[in-house]
Amino acid sequence: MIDKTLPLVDLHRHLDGNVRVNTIWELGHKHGIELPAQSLETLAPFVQIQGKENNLVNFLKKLDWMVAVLADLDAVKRVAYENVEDAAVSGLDYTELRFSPYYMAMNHKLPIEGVVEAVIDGVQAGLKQFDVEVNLIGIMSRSFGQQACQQELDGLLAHKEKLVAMDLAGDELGFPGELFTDHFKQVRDAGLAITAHAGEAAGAESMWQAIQDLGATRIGHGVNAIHDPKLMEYLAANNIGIESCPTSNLHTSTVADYDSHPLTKFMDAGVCIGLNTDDPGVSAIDIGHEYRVVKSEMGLTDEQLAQLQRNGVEMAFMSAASKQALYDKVRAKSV
Ligand SMILES: O=c1[nH]cnc2c1ncn2[C@@H]1O[C@H](CO)[C@@H](O)[C@H]1O
Ligand SMILES: [Zn+2]
Repeated sequence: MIDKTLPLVDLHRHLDGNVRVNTIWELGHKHGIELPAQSLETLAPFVQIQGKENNLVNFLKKLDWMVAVLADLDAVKRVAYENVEDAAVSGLDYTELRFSPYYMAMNHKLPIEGVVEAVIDGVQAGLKQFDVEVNLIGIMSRSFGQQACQQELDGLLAHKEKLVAMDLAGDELGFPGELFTDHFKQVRDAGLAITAHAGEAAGAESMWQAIQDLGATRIGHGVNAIHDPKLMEYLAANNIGIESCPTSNLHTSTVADYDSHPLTKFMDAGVCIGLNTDDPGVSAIDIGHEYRVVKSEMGLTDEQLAQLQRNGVEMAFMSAASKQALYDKVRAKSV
């Protein structure tokens, strides 16, 4: 199923959407935070999707308990460290972990820049223990508005040399990309790459905006491009990568079922599309699950699965030399 001679990557993975239920439980008790359940088993449904949610905003509420327990910077560091461990355990060779320091800081009024530093520290500690490569992407959480995003951006840009890109996430319908053009000008000036969540809750126009006005060279989800043939052509011609997260799309009711997911239509149109987990802790999945379901539920061939693996490397925010080194390392490990 997964070709062991090729790198396995996950480019769209929210670090703050991947806090273990057990960690929420332990941090909650340690810091005297009232949790919505009295046991680990009964806590799980509050932070993991049961079936599906009826829209993106309701899906995103599941992450709230994951950040509610971040009472101090040690907790942030622990979550970052555990994310590296989870990535390695799930067999990833390379991942881009994205995080929203404003969102992680807000419940306990932590310093935003301190959260950025704690994430960097936790990831670095994890990298000493676990065999996986990681790059970091900073998120602006659009749901908290322009001012909060500026604070968030300031905290992230203070450590821009530790980041490869910036992203825009959260409530796409309530807070359209137009509100953040000035923010992304600062991101471009800082020399960081840009990916944006678009075409998930809103339509293809949101993707055009992210590409043409914000400067995105990759798009998170992008499901709704399928309704705009000109956009599909544009994505293929300009090598705009689509970070696809099929199970997340089901869980947010962006698509009705795996069968109606447009993944193969993107591939047929020559668009560079890869497989990712989005919020593995919320969706209770790992990257292997995504490869399994696109085979069993969407009927992809092993060659198409291998293409998805290669597309992931092609889209990664890393240099051509690093990509080649990753290919070489994985191939050497596989023989
Ligand atoms: O699938 C998604 N679509 C849009 N925003 C998301 C998704 N998953 C998480 N976040 C958002 O990312 C930030 C935390 O990293 C939060 O703003 C959360 O709401
Ligand atoms: Zn996402």
